[in-house]
Amino acid sequence: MTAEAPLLALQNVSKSFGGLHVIRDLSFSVARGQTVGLIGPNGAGKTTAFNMVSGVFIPDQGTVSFDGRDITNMASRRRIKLGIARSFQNVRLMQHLTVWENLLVGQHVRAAGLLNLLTPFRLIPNHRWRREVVAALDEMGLGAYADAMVSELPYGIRKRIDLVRATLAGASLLMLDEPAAGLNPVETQALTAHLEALKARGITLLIVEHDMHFVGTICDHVVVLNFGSKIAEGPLSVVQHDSVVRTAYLGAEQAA
Ligand SMILES: Nc1ncnc2c1ncn2[C@@H]1O[C@H](COP(=O)(O)OP(=O)(O)OP(=O)(O)O)[C@@H](O)[C@H]1O
Repeated sequence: MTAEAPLLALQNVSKSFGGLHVIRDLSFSVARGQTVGLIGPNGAGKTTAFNMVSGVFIPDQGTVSFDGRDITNMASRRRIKLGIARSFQNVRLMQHLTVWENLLVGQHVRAAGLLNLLTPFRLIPNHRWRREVVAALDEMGLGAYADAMVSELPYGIRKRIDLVRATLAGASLLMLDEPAAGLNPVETQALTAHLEALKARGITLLIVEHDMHFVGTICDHVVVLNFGSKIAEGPLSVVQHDSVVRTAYLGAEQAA
């Protein structure tokens, strides 16, 4: 029996900016349903690797494949349609709109047909899209916020609403850039429960994160980068005892 193909695979990927080699011959894969943390010290190349999966950057060398398909040179928009969703470090919701309006904007843009695009969404309160959006909020215990203005909500709630936005279109891979940054312990716990619910739904997660406690709680597997190269991978509980990792990263943290 052959092992199932990974959902995401980077093979021998390199990227330079000017003369600076930011990613060097990087290979790793993410199995379907797995939660993988991409970790490493500041400037290790985590965000650059992440951006080559979402399509912000194209590698100089190597391939990125998703669901068995070569996406190395594919435009970001097409990657989103294939099921690659992303949440950003700074939540990108419109402050002057309500939660459901924010989520509806995404649905609205996806809708086919000029008439749909020209229909002001505030005029369609019982539209199927609103019902879908409210159901998605309810599923994550956020239904009470549907009519609240985003600007009035605590940061932790906004962050989770952004996750609802990112997964509304049925993503199979969700990429999170420092999801725990700026959250207090209670908010981090709520975020963890939210991500566990997404995992239970079969969504694969790729997470760039500095908070090692959070990584240890949520990730099945970590890939450690240093100076653009992979220096270790495996469960955090194993990797954190690796002497190369300790020197490069965890050692630096422990020394702090
Ligand atoms: N567009 C760019 N042009 C030039 N250099 C860049 C660019 N993007 C990143 N770099 C450089 O590449 C290196 C890796 O940056 P990257 O943001 O990928 O690291 P990181 O591991 O995500 O760091 P952090 O944890 O601090 O966010 C850094 O030296 C950075 O200055």
